[in-house]
This record gives sequence, structure tokens and C-alpha cells, in this order.
Amino acid sequence: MTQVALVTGAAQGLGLAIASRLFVAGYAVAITDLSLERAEAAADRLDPSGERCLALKLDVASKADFEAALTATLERFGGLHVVVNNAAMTMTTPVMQISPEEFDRVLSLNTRSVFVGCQVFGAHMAAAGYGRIVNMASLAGQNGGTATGAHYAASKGAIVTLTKIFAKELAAGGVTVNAIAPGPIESPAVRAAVPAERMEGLLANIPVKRLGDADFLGDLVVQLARPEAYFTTGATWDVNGGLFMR
Ligand SMILES: NC(=O)C1=CN([C@@H]2O[C@H](COP(=O)(O)OP(=O)(O)OC[C@H]3O[C@@H](n4cnc5c(N)ncnc54)[C@H](O)[C@@H]3O)[C@@H](O)[C@H]2O)C=CC1
Ligand SMILES: CC(C)c1ccc(C(=O)O)c(O)c1O
Repeated sequence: MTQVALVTGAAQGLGLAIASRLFVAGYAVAITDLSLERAEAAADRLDPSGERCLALKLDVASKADFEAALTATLERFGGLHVVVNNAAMTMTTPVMQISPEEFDRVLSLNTRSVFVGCQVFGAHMAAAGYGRIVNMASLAGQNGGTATGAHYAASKGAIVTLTKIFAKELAAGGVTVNAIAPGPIESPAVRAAVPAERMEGLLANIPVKRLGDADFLGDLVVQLARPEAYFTTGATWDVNGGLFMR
């Protein structure tokens, strides 16, 4: 049976790169995003035949959207084996200027979405006896961040903790739950957040002197998604060019 993956926030950036590498690895892929139109455009580019890609609207702020996406994926492909909780909003407001409302908004979107995604998809996978969940954290969640805001960094640190909790909860159901913590990756978001004149300074601070590669993150997800990856769970995989070492 074809293995089935679902990626949130997959219309662009890292989510799209991850969905693409899963597709190349043979998965049927549900490409979900806030915007159905952009999810459809991405799915069409990836799989013009439409045989192995399904575009869905999934606003990660809505539990009902998670449930509807699960139902639609099962109806279309007959199973769901791999989920990547990737969608997030990036905010860069300086810490002393963040209002309580903005703090709540970022935590609610970035962290609650991973919590709900692990609950909804994890429950299905555990009942089926198999699953792989990968949560997108960030270097900012480990070192407090530089290019990003305190609320963003805190939201990503909480994802590392939630990953451990769901890993323990779902292990008996054959489900692994891991996180990936990237540093700055070559992506539209980094290009937008770091103006050309500041890029040299950013690169000078990275020990390997380069941005990370989104396709590599996709390949890492493919590895974590393999049945043979059963022995890594609750882990956070650092991909940061040496910016943070444990
Ligand atoms: N780009 C980078 O260097 C890094 C990115 N990350 C993380 O990787 C993930 C992806 O980042 P990028 O691709 O750079 O971001 P991006 O901003 O380029 O893409 C995010 C995608 O999520 C979608 N999205 C936004 N709100 C949504 C919602 N409510 N429901 C569903 N989808 C929604 C957007 O439409 C977009 O397609 C995020 O979790 C981010 O925090 C972590 C570290 C570094
Ligand atoms: C602003 C963006 C896309 C960015 C840059 C750097 C980091 C990090 O070093 O952790 C991020 O998490 C980002 O989202």
C-alpha cells in the first residue's frame, strides 16, 4: 500500500520542500495550507496528474480543519502514516514591544497547532498501530533567537517539550514523534526577514558560513518517516550550521 503523508503550511517554503521530498520518495501527499488556492497551485506543480497529491485547506488555528483534513486524506488515500506539523507564523517584534495580545496570537498559532495536530493525527495513528509525526521547532526555541521575536522563540521551545510528551504518550501505539530545529534556511522567509545588507553579517555568525538547505530538511523527514526509524522518538534534530550545540 502507498504510504501517505500530510504536511501543514505546505504551499511554500520549508513545508513545500518537505512535501516535495516525500513525494519524490514515493509518498502520496496531502498538501495543506491556510489558502486552498495556494495549496492547489503547489500540488499541481508537484503532481500535474493529481494521482498522488491532494490539496486541502487546513487553518492550523482550527481543530475542525484538522479533523476535516484527516477525514479527507483517509477518504482519498485510505490511510495516513506521516504528519509534518510545519505551519507557523514568524514575528520579529522586539521583546519589550510585544503586547500580551500579540504574544497570545503567536503562542496560540504556533504551539497550540502542534498540540492539536499531535492529538488529532496521533489518535488516528495510534489506533491504526503505526505513525510518524515530525514537528517543526527552531533554533530560536533553543537559543532564544536572533532574527526572530521572543514570542516566536518561546512558541518553538514549547514545541520541543510537547514533542517529548506526545512521544511518550503515543509510543505504545507504534507512533514516533520527533522535532526538527532548523537555524536559518535558504527560503523566502529568511530572504524577507534578512535584508541583503544584513545577510553578510548573518552568514559571518554561522560556523559553516552558509544558510541551510530546505531539501535536506525534506530528506531528514523522509528518514524519520521510515519504519526503521522506530528507535528515535521525543528527539529534537538540530540543523543549524553549528550555531547551537548541545
Ligand atoms: N525558514 C527558516 O529558516 C526557518 C523556519 N522554521 C520553521 O519552519 C516552518 C516553515 O517556515 P517557512 O517555510 O520559512 O515559513 P513561510 O512563512 O515561508 O511558510 C509558512 C506557510 O505556512 C502557511 N500558514 C501560515 N499560517 C497558517 C495557518 N494558520 N494555517 C495553515 N497554514 C498557515 C503559510 O501560508 C505558508 O505557506 C515554520 O514552522 C518555521 O517556524 C524554523 C527555523 C528556520
Ligand atoms: C525569520 C526566519 C525565517 C527565521 C530565521 C531564523 C530562525 C532561527 O535561527 O531560528 C528562524 O526560526 C526563523 O523562522
